[in-house]
Amino acid sequence: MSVASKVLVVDAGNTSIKLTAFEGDSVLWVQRGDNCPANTGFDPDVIYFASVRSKEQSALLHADIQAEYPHSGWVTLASQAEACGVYNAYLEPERLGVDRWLGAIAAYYLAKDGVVVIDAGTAIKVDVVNKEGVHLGGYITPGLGMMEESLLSNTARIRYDSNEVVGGEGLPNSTARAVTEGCYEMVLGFLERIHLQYKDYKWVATGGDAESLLGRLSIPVERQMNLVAIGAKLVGDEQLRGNK
Ligand SMILES: Nc1ncnc2c1ncn2[C@@H]1O[C@H](COP(=O)(O)OP(=O)(O)O)[C@@H](O)[C@H]1O
Ligand SMILES: CC(C)(COP(=O)(O)O)[C@@H](O)C(=O)NCCC(=O)O
Ligand SMILES: [K+]
Repeated sequence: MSVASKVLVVDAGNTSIKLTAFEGDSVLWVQRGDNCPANTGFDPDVIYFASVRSKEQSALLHADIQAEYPHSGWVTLASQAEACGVYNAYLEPERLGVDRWLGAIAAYYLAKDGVVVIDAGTAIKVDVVNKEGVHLGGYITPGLGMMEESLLSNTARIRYDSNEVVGGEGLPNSTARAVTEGCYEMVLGFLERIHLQYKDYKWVATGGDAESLLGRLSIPVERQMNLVAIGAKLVGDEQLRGNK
């Protein structure tokens, strides 16, 4: 049951900002961009704000958004030791990325079982929550774009045009394929190793690169592109109800 009927969730990742408008528990729309979009025509009762950016950048974003929605309440979400029946694995719970925290909470809420969460964004995160709601921990690796960028910016001869990045059969036989498919293989191998340990868990994926990754993965994974926003809604509502 929602405590506020109209909620705007702002999820600021290191690459993009996702805005998700809720009416009750239903998602009305999602907008993704690199700053706070104006004139959405939505007048939220409250804004739930989750940012993994620096304190300074988050404060600037907070000011921009509050100026856009001057009459809306505000709740800044942060990782905690426990929320919505999920228990944080970190000894310093506030150091777990809030996107990871909210994704884990939403995944457990949806799965009602042990669940592995893949979030493929600027970085790729994998988090595991057991069927009792205990967050067991997880991994962080560079995202696909970051891997490719690190090769381009740290070598003299890894250079190719985007039109050279084409699908192909067999082992890569061009620089473009060697790099792009090499980065994919690293992530896919990483995920398949985790699956060997957690094959009886449900698997869910989110993040801007999830779609392109999962097409290549032999593991059955549910896509939930609104996972972090759903987690923000659950935690924000719990905080407004005064349970936290
Ligand atoms: N419209 C888009 N804008 C930006 N990145 C996008 C978009 N669609 C897909 N992507 C991919 O998603 C990645 C960013 O995913 P996202 O989950 O938004 O990252 P973060 O949460 O770290 O900001 C980018 O590296 C890019 O490859
Ligand atoms: C790993 C992250 C940078 C991922 O952020 P994103 O890819 O969404 O931009 C973020 O979860 C973060 O800042 N984590 C803090 C360190 C940790 O989770 O241990
Ligand atoms: K993110």
